[in-house]
Amino acid sequence: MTATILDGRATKDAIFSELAPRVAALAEQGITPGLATVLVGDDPGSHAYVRMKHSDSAKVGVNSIRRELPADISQAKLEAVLDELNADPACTGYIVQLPLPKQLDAGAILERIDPEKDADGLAPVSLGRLVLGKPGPLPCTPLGIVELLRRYEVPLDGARVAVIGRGITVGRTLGLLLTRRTENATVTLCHTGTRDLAAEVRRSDIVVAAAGSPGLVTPDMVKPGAAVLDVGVSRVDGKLAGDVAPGVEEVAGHLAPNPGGVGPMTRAMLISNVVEAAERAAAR
Ligand SMILES: NC(=O)C1=CN([C@@H]2O[C@H](COP(=O)(O)OP(=O)(O)OC[C@H]3O[C@@H](n4cnc5c(N)ncnc54)[C@H](OP(=O)(O)O)[C@@H]3O)[C@@H](O)[C@H]2O)C=CC1
Ligand SMILES: Nc1nc(=O)c2c([nH]1)NC[C@@H]1CN(c3ccc(C(=O)N[C@@H](CCC(=O)O)C(=O)O)cc3)C=[N+]21
Ligand SMILES: [Mg+2]
Repeated sequence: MTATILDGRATKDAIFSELAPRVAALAEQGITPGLATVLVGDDPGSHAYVRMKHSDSAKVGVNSIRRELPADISQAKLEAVLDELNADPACTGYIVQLPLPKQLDAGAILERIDPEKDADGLAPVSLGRLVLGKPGPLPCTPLGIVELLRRYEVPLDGARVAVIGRGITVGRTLGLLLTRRTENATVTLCHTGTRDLAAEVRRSDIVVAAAGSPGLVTPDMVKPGAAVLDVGVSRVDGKLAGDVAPGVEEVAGHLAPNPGGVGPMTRAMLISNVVEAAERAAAR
């Protein structure tokens, strides 16, 4: 068997074509959505992600606002930048690129984001709404994963899903999304305390690898025909490495490769969140 590729790049392009007319409709009301990115420090990877997000914005007619700040910025100065964005009507949504330098309290920063402008869906109010099942922005990577599975008609209702990783940006929030009544999957969240990861993966119809441990999921662990999504990002000898080992494509029924799978979907959902926030603001 050779897996059907869950093509995140093509799906992102399709989503952008659907977003463009919505942006045009907002323009007729005199509204242009604006995505701001707050980038602290000079990590080359983070700079690359932020560049991609602005090039995505341009493709759908969303304005770009950039804040690039020194690695040694104080908590108070960074909070002042967020207060400015919270007050700026040109900024309809923004993200604070993670991770932040160690001297900063990332939790307090995320709490400072106006929930109406939380493009990442990672602010505490947004996470609370997700837990409670109330409307609000949803975390981009989990949303991208669900959207990718939906568009390729991989069944979720009743599916057994192994999510590897309990981080907030991916694993834990994905578990919350997949167990909503609308998705109806049965999820096992795996982590470093999981006794037999191979056994959890082997009985799963869908495997989402979001650990950041290169090559963690090997072909022998995968149930033939399962859908496998490679989310983790690591560098090995300067090269990007995912959590899924080579050879899994021979066993899996569907594979979201890394790169080219969930990464582009994350960016598509970010732009979608910004457009939705602008639509909500327009309706107020
Ligand atoms: N492609 C994309 O769009 C995106 C990719 N990412 C990537 O996804 C990965 C997860 O991100 P995030 O949630 O923020 O990461 P965190 O570092 O917050 O979480 C990683 C999780 O993986 C678990 N883990 C690590 N190694 C193993 C292992 N060998 N076996 C089982 N569990 C393991 C950890 O367990 P424990 O809790 O026990 O330590 C932890 O729960 C990262 O590599 C990140 O770079 C993130 C966002 C977007
Ligand atoms: N506040 C915040 N929100 C995030 O969403 C966030 C973050 N911080 N910090 C870092 C992680 C990582 N992340 C990725 C986004 C896009 C790709 C992506 O588009 N990758 C492409 C290209 C990768 C390449 O070629 O380098 C791909 O997978 O095909 C990957 C990873 C978002 N993150
Ligand atoms: Mg993550």
